[in-house]
Amino acid sequence: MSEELKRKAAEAAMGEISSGMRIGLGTGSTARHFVDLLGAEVARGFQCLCVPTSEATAAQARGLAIPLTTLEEIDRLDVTIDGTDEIDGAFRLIKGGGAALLREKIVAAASERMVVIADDSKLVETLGRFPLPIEVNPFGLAATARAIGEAMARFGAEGGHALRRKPDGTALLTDGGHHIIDASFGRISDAEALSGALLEIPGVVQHGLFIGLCSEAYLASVSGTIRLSGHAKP
Ligand SMILES: O=C(CO)[C@H](O)[C@H](O)COP(=O)(O)O
Repeated sequence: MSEELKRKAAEAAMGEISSGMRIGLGTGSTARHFVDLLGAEVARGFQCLCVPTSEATAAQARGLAIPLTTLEEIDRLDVTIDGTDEIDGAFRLIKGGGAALLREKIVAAASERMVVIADDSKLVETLGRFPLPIEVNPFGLAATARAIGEAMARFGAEGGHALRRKPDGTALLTDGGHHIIDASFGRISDAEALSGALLEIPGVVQHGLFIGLCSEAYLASVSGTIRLSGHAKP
């Protein structure tokens, strides 16, 4: 059922794109449906130039003959379509469950609009039930982890933090060669302040709070897909 809902959200978001657009391609199981649908359109002659947010999405897009470029070759995109781990009523997101948050944020920030696609279980009243992914440089990992723990205590985190590992037990490496620390807050009462505090820690490369980036969302449920719109990009 869940895959069906992800597909429905991706189908609805196809209405956001038109031929000739430059499109950011998200990462994850929901974004994967969108890339599949886009590939089918490209096979029918749809013109686009896309920037993928991960090596996994790049490989999928290449397999579907979707034309790819980079942010070295073009500096702006018309729209990015991506999944999310959580979205709140102010269009703030937690992303990075698929470890692609850094490229996802760079691509979203280079886009005129970021459109989220998800099943409606991702809509939350308060962010934080999903552990916040924090991308960190491997150098000085223990010191960075300690500083993250201290910031979590200041922000009233209900849980701890853990280095994300692969199934074989080794530390996961992102496409950028960094690690991910998953921080269990329970609830994040001041996402803006937390964002600033985390970015002040030298070993933190980026975190999965997306604030002021998402402008629309398609949320699919058994009773249909709704389009939420509201946040105007600053
Ligand atoms: O942020 C992400 C990857 O870094 C994904 O968009 C997020 O984890 C949602 O994934 P899924 O669509 O598989 O639930």
